[in-house]
Amino acid sequence: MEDVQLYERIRLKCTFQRLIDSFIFILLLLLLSHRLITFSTHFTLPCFLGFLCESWFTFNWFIILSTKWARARVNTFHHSLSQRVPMAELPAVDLLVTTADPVREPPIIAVNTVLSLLALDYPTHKLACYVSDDGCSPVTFYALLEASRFAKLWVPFCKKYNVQLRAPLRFFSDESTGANSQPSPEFTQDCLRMKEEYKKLSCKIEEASREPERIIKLEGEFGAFMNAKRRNHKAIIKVIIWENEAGQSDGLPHLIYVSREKRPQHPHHHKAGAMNALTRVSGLMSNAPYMLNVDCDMMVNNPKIVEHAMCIFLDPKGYKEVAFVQSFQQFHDGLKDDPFGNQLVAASVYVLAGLAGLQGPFYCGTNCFHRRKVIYGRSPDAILPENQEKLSNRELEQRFGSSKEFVKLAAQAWEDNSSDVINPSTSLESAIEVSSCEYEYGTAWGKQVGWLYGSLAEDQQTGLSIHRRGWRSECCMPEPIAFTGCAPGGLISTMAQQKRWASGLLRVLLGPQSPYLGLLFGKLQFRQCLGYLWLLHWGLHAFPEICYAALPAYCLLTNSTFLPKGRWLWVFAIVFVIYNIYSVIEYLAIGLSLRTWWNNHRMRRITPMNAWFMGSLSGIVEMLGISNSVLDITQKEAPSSSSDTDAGRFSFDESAMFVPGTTILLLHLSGLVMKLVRLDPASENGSGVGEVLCSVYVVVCFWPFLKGLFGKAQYGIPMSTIFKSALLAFLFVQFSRSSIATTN
Ligand SMILES: O=c1ccn([C@@H]2O[C@H](COP(=O)(O)OP(=O)(O)O[C@H]3O[C@H](CO)[C@@H](O)[C@H](O)[C@H]3O)[C@@H](O)[C@H]2O)c(=O)[nH]1
Ligand SMILES: [Mn+2]
Repeated sequence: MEDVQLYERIRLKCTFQRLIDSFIFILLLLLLSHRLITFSTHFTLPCFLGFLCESWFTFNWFIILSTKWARARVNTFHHSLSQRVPMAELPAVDLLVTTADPVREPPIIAVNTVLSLLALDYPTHKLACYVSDDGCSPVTFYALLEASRFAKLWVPFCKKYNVQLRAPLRFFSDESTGANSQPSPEFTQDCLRMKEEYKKLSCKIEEASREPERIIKLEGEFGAFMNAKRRNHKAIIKVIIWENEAGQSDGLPHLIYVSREKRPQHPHHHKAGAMNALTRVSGLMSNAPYMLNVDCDMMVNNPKIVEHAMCIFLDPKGYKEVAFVQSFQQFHDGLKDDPFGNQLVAASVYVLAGLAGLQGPFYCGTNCFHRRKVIYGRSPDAILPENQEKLSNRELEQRFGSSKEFVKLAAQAWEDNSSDVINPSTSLESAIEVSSCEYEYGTAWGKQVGWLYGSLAEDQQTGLSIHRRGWRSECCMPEPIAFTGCAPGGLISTMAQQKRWASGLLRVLLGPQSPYLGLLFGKLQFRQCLGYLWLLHWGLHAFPEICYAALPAYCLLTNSTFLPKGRWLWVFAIVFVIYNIYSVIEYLAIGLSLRTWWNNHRMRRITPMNAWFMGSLSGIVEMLGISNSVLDITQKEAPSSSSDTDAGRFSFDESAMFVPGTTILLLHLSGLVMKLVRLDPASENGSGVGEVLCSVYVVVCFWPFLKGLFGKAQYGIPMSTIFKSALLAFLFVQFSRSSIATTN
């Protein structure tokens, strides 16, 4: 291997950003110290609460400032890859896809993801694609089987014309990005044929989804699905394509369907459990040293992505220190102007790119290439004591479980010499063994090996454990972007997703992989730890956010004040104005619209107070052992359904998640009314323009909720929610008025 540099990390110039961020930080510190000083002469409850919340926000700002401080960008030189490693010697890559529910995740979406993976530009005999189906659905298997037939036409077509979008669904919805602008008649003809074939495929899959009993007879290939219940069935593993043994490079990659065993009395650990089963099955069948992990909706957008990732892994420097290569989540069907703030574009550009300049980006659960040995728990060679490089047989078994065959292959992967491709027919039985419910008992799976258990944010937990062992990670941001997925459609699914994240993240924060522990006892770098806190604090953030939002309402109701007085009120206003102007500039600078900024900004108020708040509460309840975690899978929709004009409108349901927001809104409305009609008792230190403006600001942010109060059908907040919120608001008003009665 020649020592050719295959990627570079360039620090971005961000002097202006640093100046503004620091200026805001200094002003925040000044405000806090002013508050502290005035407490000696004038101490009130609202001011004290204001001080506590502002301290939290200042700490949070410091975290953001530190994380954004040294942003970096990674460039990969995939044209030089062959100079370091001849094409024939490129490492094998196992492609791991998870799907869990044929209704919320329509099989046609998973099929497109799989097709786009099978058509990757990489020697095909080096690729094996494993699809985990936690739904244990014959429809998913049927869809994959049909897709494998279509793939025989589709993959050669993509390669012949070098098309960029290799998921047919994406290709046919955007033909302009095909091979060239002046398509040859041959291309046009082939294209028409593909379109016809794809149409047949999607009709078949749609029909099977609609009427599974009629289309799929549970016999022959499908016999295994007989009597299989979603949560109660034996392991089903089916080799769909395995034609490419001789190492010819013109066939299709291997394709394997895996539905791990599930029994009601055994915990299945959601996606982390599925990933671990896939890791073992793929470890047995192909044991590639690298694994790509994608959710079922993340379609390949750049067919050269594996080569780009390999540039990082095979680079002389990256080879020693990079554990995983992460491409950001981006969405192909995102709504215009991101009305629900779920596309996270600005966050990736500023915060995640900031991490790129530190120990590396978070592992985001999808679009990520891993080294198998790292997933098996290895630390970087540089810090590994000599004797730990090899594990004894007993250690191996304790770690990886009782399957002799798997343990042997795991040891090879651990020692970095796992290139043998083995024949599936000999290992299908062992594959079933390693995907049984009981296989993990008494082993290190879910604790030190594989995807870690205990939180719904298994990705952060797993990523943290890797960083704390001293590994780096790297972003991979080729042009065009690597993958695109489906963004959650409406407010309800966004909120459900955010709630799940908040509770999962809180459990990571307070669990054994906490970044605080990683900093003290592991090799997590200080600023990387701060970066993790930016994310893991999401759940906790809800409490100061709600408290701070309630303060102006409380002050209007009780005619008191929580804002600093005189000149200091100006400092407060200046922080607010500069922060917002700067944040607008940040959005515009990366080509986002003003509207997107406002939508995201508004969601930064709405999401914490509703979804994150409920998420933290449920996280706390779970940690106390009162309830088990429930994972609602995010709804994935085929792009056609998002063209509807009402797509950006807020819709509500009966969920308790909308109660806090509605209550806050009602409180502010009552506060403002009270101020207007001057029902409040006069007092010297009464609320003034400051409180009124703050209150108006909250109402403006919650405007969609205000519309929801009067909206119809799904666009209206349900009566039960309004009733609960009105009751809470009433109690709050009574409490506020009684609190002044006692102080007067
Ligand atoms: O029991 C389960 C539950 C989920 N999944 C799969 O996990 C993936 C992610 O689930 P989804 O409902 O799409 O979650 P998102 O909120 O979109 O996921 C984001 O956040 C998760 C962590 O909360 C990460 O695991 C994901 O990779 C990341 O995309 C999907 O492919 C599912 O099929 C399973 O395989 N088994
Ligand atoms: Mn998803």
